[in-house]
Amino acid sequence: MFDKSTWIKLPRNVVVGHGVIEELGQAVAELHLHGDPLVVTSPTPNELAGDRLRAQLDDPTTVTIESASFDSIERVTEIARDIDAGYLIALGGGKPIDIAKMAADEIDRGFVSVPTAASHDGIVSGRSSIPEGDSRHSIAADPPLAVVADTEVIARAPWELTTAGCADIISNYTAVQDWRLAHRLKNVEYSEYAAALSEMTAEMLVDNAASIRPNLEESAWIVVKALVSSGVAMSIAGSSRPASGAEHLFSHQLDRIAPNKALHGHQVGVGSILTEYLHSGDGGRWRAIRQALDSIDAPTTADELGVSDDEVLEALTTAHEIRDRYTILGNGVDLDAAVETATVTGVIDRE
Ligand SMILES: NC(=O)C1=CN([C@@H]2O[C@H](COP(=O)(O)OP(=O)(O)OC[C@H]3O[C@@H](n4cnc5c(N)ncnc54)[C@H](O)[C@@H]3O)[C@@H](O)[C@H]2O)C=CC1
Ligand SMILES: O=C(CO)COP(=O)(O)O
Ligand SMILES: [Zn+2]
Repeated sequence: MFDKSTWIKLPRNVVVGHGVIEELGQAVAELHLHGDPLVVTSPTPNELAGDRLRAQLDDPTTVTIESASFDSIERVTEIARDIDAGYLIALGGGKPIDIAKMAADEIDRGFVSVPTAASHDGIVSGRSSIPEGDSRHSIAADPPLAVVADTEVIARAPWELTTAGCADIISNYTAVQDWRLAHRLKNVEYSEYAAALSEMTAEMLVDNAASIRPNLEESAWIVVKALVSSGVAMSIAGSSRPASGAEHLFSHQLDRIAPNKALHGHQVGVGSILTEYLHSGDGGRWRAIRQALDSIDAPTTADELGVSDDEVLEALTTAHEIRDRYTILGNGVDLDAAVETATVTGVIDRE
């Protein structure tokens, strides 16, 4: 008997382009939501685009968060309940978007994502990453009902946020390899559609790398489109597998060992160089990944990440402990193998 079934949750309206923040009202109206919105933002995005966003709505309540934390989720949830919000609108980078995503989930409402930076694929996906103490919780929620990404606003964000978003996409190469490995070895559920979309997204970004330069609005366009595509791959898979493998475990572990030193996307990019080498050895495409990262100004070494060689080695040898997700790290990489991997790829310099 055929007994498979699947639920694919996707944003309904995705609006990307120059000045499209002015189309937010229309994008929301088409969703036929009930009740008033609560706008969740952080200080700089609020200053940059808050008034333009609010001008299209009927004087909505705004809450400004300073940090991504469970306290912020609780605060936003309480305010949303107090005003009986019909839906939430997140305006900003990854922090307000993650908080709105979690709070919306908590009160069983939808949310709309209005990213002002393209720093990682969480701006369009159904996943949140909330720091707590020296660790970080990766939590599944629903993706946004709509995404309104104004490339004029995003192009003005600090350049390193855009290069981090690019590196998060480039890391899809190794994430998919880990997923296939886990499927073959551990019978992990796998979607060829999601894997192909995720790989193609990385491929297209790398093919367009020459157009990804500071102060070019086209860069924001290319990166946002890739982040949307990566978010769709995760929605099809029903997990972050197409976009998160061993390179993400390495980054999550680095967050514990060396907190707040580098951006998520930059860490997963370096992780991808290392795990590609573990997958395929010297003949593999680790040089192509390093070259792609380098060409868009993303870090390729421990030094450029601002972490020490020892911190890289500790993260690489302990990353498998983080989460029950089978990858090329297996049940752990030996220190000698980690030193060899990080030295050959030039991530650390042991001369
Ligand atoms: N949901 C997920 O899958 C993931 C979530 N995360 C989470 O995302 C957060 C990090 O994301 P970020 O976007 O770096 O954080 P963020 O929201 O703090 O933004 C970074 C900085 O850029 C500024 N900014 C944003 N847009 C700007 C613009 N247009 N012009 C000038 N400045 C602008 C913000 O004010 C802030 O200072 C962390 O909390 C992390 O845990 C990280 C990876 C994946
Ligand atoms: O960052 C992500 C994908 O790029 C989300 O992955 P996690 O499931 O590892 O948090
Ligand atoms: Zn990521």
